[in-house]
Amino acid sequence: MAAFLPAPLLSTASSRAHQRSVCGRSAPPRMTAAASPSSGAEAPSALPDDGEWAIDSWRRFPALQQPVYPDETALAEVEDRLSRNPPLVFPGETERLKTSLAAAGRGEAFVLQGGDCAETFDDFSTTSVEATFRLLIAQVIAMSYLSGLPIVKIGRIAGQFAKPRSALTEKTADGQEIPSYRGDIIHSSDPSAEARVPDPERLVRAYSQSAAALNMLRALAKSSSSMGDWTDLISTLGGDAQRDLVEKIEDALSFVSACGVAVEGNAAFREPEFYTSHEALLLPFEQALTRYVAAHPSRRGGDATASSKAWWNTSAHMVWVGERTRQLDHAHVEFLRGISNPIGVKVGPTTEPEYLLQILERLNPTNEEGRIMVIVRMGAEKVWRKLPPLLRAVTAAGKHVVWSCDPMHENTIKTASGVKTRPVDLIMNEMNAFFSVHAAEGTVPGGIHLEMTGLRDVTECLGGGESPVSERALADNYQSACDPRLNGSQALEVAIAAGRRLRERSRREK
Ligand SMILES: O=C[C@H](O)[C@H](O)COP(=O)(O)O
Ligand SMILES: C=C(OP(=O)(O)O)C(=O)O
Repeated sequence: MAAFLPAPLLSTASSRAHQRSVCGRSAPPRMTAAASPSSGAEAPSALPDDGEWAIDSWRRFPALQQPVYPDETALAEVEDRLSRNPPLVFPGETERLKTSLAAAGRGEAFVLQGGDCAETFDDFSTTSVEATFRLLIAQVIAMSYLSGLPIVKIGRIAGQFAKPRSALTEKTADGQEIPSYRGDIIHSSDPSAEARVPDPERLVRAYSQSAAALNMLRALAKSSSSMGDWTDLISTLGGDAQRDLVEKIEDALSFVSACGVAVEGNAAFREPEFYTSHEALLLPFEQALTRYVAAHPSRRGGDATASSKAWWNTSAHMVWVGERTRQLDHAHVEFLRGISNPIGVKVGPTTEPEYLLQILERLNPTNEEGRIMVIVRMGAEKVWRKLPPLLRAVTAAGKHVVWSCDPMHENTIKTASGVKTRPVDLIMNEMNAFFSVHAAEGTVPGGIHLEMTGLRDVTECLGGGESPVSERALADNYQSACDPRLNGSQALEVAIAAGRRLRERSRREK
């Protein structure tokens, strides 16, 4: 526990305030030792030589998609407060995730990462957390049955609050131009200029909500539901279309228990490992939650040796860098290269092989397995053409990565009436193309990444098998604060389709 206690803060709010980089303006002056925040006892001094990483070295680089706080002193005070708070997740857990991701990279496991596009303060409730957790477990059970593989469960939850946007401003219903909504950790989604002023106290609220969500997720993971509950949930979400699958899972369970194996008592079912993730977008928040600690502090009360310590971001087990902020010489890549967590890198259709190799080298110079997940989001059409050169380059360079498919972000369309939506057909097409391209190239599909909600009756994405959402029905229950999510039934359908593709793959390999 002692290893998580931070050293007394060295920073002064006023000296830090003028040095912050905002919205891609030119890089601020380098911080001085006295001005740099410290996040852990005996942490290396936060005063790097040029090119050396430190917890705050990102502040020397242009940082895109960052809010401009009207009161920088208030922000610095909040950062200091957060840097003294307990971690949200523990590095020992994060290290276990890396081991599982390494297995996914080798084809011995598969990753399901999913959850809200943007968590909000208003929609936070027992129901919302439980719905996402239960959906993920139902998907995992169907996918494990179909694929025969362990499925690594990562929620976009307990921290997915900051949103990058394409436009600086948006129009209100009455035609006023106001700053675009960038997530509840920054400001309110209310459509007024006043509501959109960034408020640093929201970082504290996001931290507290994440802690409460994690508390609930840990409790849910420990208080096992019976297998019957999970197959019931698959039936409820999947309807008639999945009846056959549910029967097969139930038959398999009866067979296993007739053989004397107690599935219910098995640790994998009793306490499923569940990990959290979000986009590491709001860098002051991510820095404040980063600690110089050992992944496995000594249980005998002594401190871990300095050599076993490293920088861990404790805001989530895994964080990713988004399509809009992954420039090699910018702040986000600089921050991420120094932390020990697994890192996701979103790659869109314009990504060139040379760039991908460069960012892999920058973020993972030792080529550690399980460290990097490349999250491909190219669109149903482009993935056929754009993914193969990336797969070939990474294979030829011998780089370890987990290839994941995000079939959501490049398949967004607007209806004639201006509603942002995503057709389930396109999502399925991109995912199927992802599996087919891997099969053709002899590479390993390692995961899928979905924006989804466990709430069954949400109407944000078009189509879906069992009870398709029509364009007209989008207005019935559209709740997302940013991008459209798959509802519970649609998300289960996509997961089952992925499970089937994995099964084909393992049959081919036998
Ligand atoms: O979730 C991802 C992005 O924040 C989102 O797609 C941005 O949407 P925009 O293009 O409407 O700004
Ligand atoms: C912003 C996101 O994605 P991307 O960076 O791929 O657009 C996201 O996943 O929330």
